[in-house]
Parts: sequence; C-alpha cells; structure tokens
Amino acid sequence: RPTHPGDVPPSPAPVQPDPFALNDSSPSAHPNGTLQQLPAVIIIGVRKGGTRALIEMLSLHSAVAAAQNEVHFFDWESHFQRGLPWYLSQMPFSLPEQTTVEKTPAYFTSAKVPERVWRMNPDVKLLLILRDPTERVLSDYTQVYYNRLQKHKRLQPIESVLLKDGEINLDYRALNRSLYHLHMENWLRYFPLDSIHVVDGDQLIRDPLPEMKQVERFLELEPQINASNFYFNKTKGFYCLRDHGRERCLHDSKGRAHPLVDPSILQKLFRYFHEPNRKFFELVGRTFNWS
Ligand SMILES: Nc1ncnc2c1ncn2[C@@H]1O[C@H](COP(=O)(O)OS(=O)(=O)O)[C@@H](OP(=O)(O)O)[C@H]1O
Repeated sequence: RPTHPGDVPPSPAPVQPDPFALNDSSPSAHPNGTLQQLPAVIIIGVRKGGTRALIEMLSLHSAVAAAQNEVHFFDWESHFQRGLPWYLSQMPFSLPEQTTVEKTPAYFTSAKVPERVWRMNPDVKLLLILRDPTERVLSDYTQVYYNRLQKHKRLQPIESVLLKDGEINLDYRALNRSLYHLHMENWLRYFPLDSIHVVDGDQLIRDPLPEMKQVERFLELEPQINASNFYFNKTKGFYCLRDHGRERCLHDSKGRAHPLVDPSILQKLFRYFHEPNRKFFELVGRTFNWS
C-alpha cells in the first residue's frame, strides 16, 4: 500500500506469457484456400548432416510444404518467447491436406528442445539426418572456416582446433555435436524411437532415391518421388534436383571440399568416435557405415 502521496503501488510480478498458447491473432486462412499450419514434421538435424538436401528433396512431394528458412523457434530464447503464434507465422501457406515441414539443424544438439517440441505436439514426426561423425566434424570446421574468411577473421588450421598437446582437443565444440548418442538420449526421453526416422546422410549423397523412398514411407506419403527427380551433376559432384522439368542444385556452400587431414589425426578421430558410435547404434537398433 502506498505510504506517501507520491508512492507508486508495487506492480504485481509480470505474468510470463505461455509460449504454447495459440491466440486469435494467429494468421488466418488466405482467401485462395491456403493457410499456415504448424509443422507435423521437423528435421531436427544434425548440423552439416545434409538437412538442406533433405528438405529440398522432400519438397519435391506435392503433399509437402516446407519452410524456406531455419526457424530456430525451440532453441533461440528470443524466438521461443514469442510463442506458437509467431512460430505459426513463420510457416508457408499450404493447402489443408498438405504437411508442413521445417528444418533447424541446431535442434538435435540443444538440450532444451526435445521437451519443447513434445509440448507442442507429442505426435510430431522427427527426421534426423546423420553422417559419419568424423566427416561431420570436418564439414563443421569447413563451414566455420568460410564464415571466418567472410568476416576477415583469423583462420585456424584444422590441426590447431582438433589437437591439444598432441591429443584430441575435447574442448572443440564440433566434436560434441558428433556424439550422436548423447543427443539422441535426450530425444528418447520424450519421443519413442518410432517417431524418429534416421536418414543416412552419406547414402543420401551417394544415392538419394532409396533414402527418400524410406522417408516417404515413414511419413506415410503417397509414393511420388522417383528417379527422374534426380540427376548427377559432374561439375558439382553431387546429385541435383529436377522438379517439373526445372533443374537445380543446392547452393555453392553445400558440397564444399574438406581440408586434408593428416592420417594419424584421422585415426585418432576414428578411435575417439568408435565407442560413442557403438552406443548410438545400440540406441537406434541399427548400424551405419561409419569409419
Ligand atoms: N545433393 C547434395 N548437394 C549438395 N550437398 C549435399 C547434397 N546431399 C547432401 N549434401 C551434404 O549436405 C551438407 C550440408 O549439410 P546441411 O545442409 O545440414 O548444413 S547446415 O547445417 O544446414 O549448414 C554438405 O556438407 P559439405 O560437403 O561439408 O559442404 C553436403 O555434403
């Protein structure tokens, strides 16, 4: 209670808005019959696993509407606090019978994300694309290398980030992102294994069609994606997409050459990942052709 005439009464503690509340200001349907829908399918990662290739290939299917950009709703606090109406507003306009998909590769390795996704929709279908963990580290390094180059920052040779006193540098963040079993355990606390389909990212590079047929089956989509949707581009060294006769490859930042690494360092990396890989195979009940 104010004791002096000029005193302002204490204001009640601010009520934290519930990020999961959907309000009436949510985007309404478009006059042409399309609407924005929350994703029923999320590509959760892994960073540098082939998430862009996967979402582009999935978009070849007429029943799929994909968000163009990485939304970072569940992992970035500033986005998450805007709540589900904001998340919904980031989604593409789609037909009611279409399935909306978004990809944010950082979700897989962010500890708070599984619970948040589960609270949005415990029945959401999750796609996780993984590749050989050592190759993923080199791809991660390459990405950071080019980012630093662009920003005129000091470039770090690969050996200097991978090694400390001649041994694997356990402080190097990219290594942790390749410890798939640790992150998978977090997801399996909230989702049953049959809600998470693991796409083999190395196979998707070598031969995308069989991987995409498996994805179609997992998502219970009518089989549509076929051999004519892909052609190998010798210049790029990767498969590119053919969509209604229109041909396109992924951006130049996808499919970059990785640095040459001394074989003795590679051996150390293979050894480092051996046990984590085994644990991951046990968790998902299948093996992958990782070195
Ligand atoms: N068809 C096709 N074309 C080009 N690139 C392809 C393709 N299929 C998979 N890949 C691999 O995708 C890797 C990039 O992965 P992401 O898209 O998940 O990267 S990111 O986390 O979103 O930055 C990228 O990694 P790098 O080779 O290190 O560039 C590619 O190896």
